[in-house]
Amino acid sequence: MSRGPSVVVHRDKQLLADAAAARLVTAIVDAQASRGEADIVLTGGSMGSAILAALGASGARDAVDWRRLNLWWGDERFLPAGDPDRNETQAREALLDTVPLDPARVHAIPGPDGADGADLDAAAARYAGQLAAAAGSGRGVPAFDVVMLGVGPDAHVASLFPEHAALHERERSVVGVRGAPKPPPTRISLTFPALCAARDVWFLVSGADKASAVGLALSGAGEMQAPAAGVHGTRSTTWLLDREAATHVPKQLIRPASP
Ligand SMILES: O=C1O[C@H](COP(=O)(O)O)[C@@H](O)[C@H](O)[C@H]1O
Repeated sequence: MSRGPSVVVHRDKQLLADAAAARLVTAIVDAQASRGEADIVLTGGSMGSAILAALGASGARDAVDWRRLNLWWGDERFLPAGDPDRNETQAREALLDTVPLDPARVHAIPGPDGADGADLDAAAARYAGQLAAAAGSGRGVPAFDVVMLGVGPDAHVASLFPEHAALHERERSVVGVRGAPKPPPTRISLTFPALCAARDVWFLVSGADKASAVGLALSGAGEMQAPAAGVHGTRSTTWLLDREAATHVPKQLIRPASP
């Protein structure tokens, strides 16, 4: 049973990225040691690239067995492979192209140049099928070790935006998203039930422009208003923040981590 969220505050964005990268190495190594592989869900956005770049710059990257790592994405902008605005492209540039991953374990979300062409819903269903196939045993998604999530200034996570229809989805693990307020408007996202299947959920947030969203999500707002409030790990939910992003967090939740 998951406890309430914990909040860890680092001095600045770089220290947050470095500390999160260290956590990620530990999580991957522990999962690989205990069950032979690790399943990690990556986030896009500014912190998604920052943590991967920090991991790449760390000597601890050599502790990871990259060939036994399964990578998934929490959301994707519906753009063709190689587009600089795709979360996948940014992750590849930040780290993935520089480590010896097994390509069959890197599960990018399809774009309009994929097998389903411009059919957004078919592409979303295809990704749901990949997740279910990897999960086995009739489960919809694998037992993710860690889901990482950036948070937008409107408190969106993955491509789950405030008041959007996708927030009501309780059956499917993946949905097409149209009319997103942040460009591009067409996206594919994991849903609340899929994200909440993770053992550990980490929110990674830096910057003063996110402070209100973080405060809202941690102050009892509903998930329709603040989608970040709707994602919890089965074991833990951790908010990893820099000081600028933490200014509206209820004081009793804060655990400072950096001098
Ligand atoms: O568009 C997206 O935005 C969120 C937040 O990104 P940020 O740059 O404001 O940190 C991100 O988590 C999501 O994956 C991405 O598609």
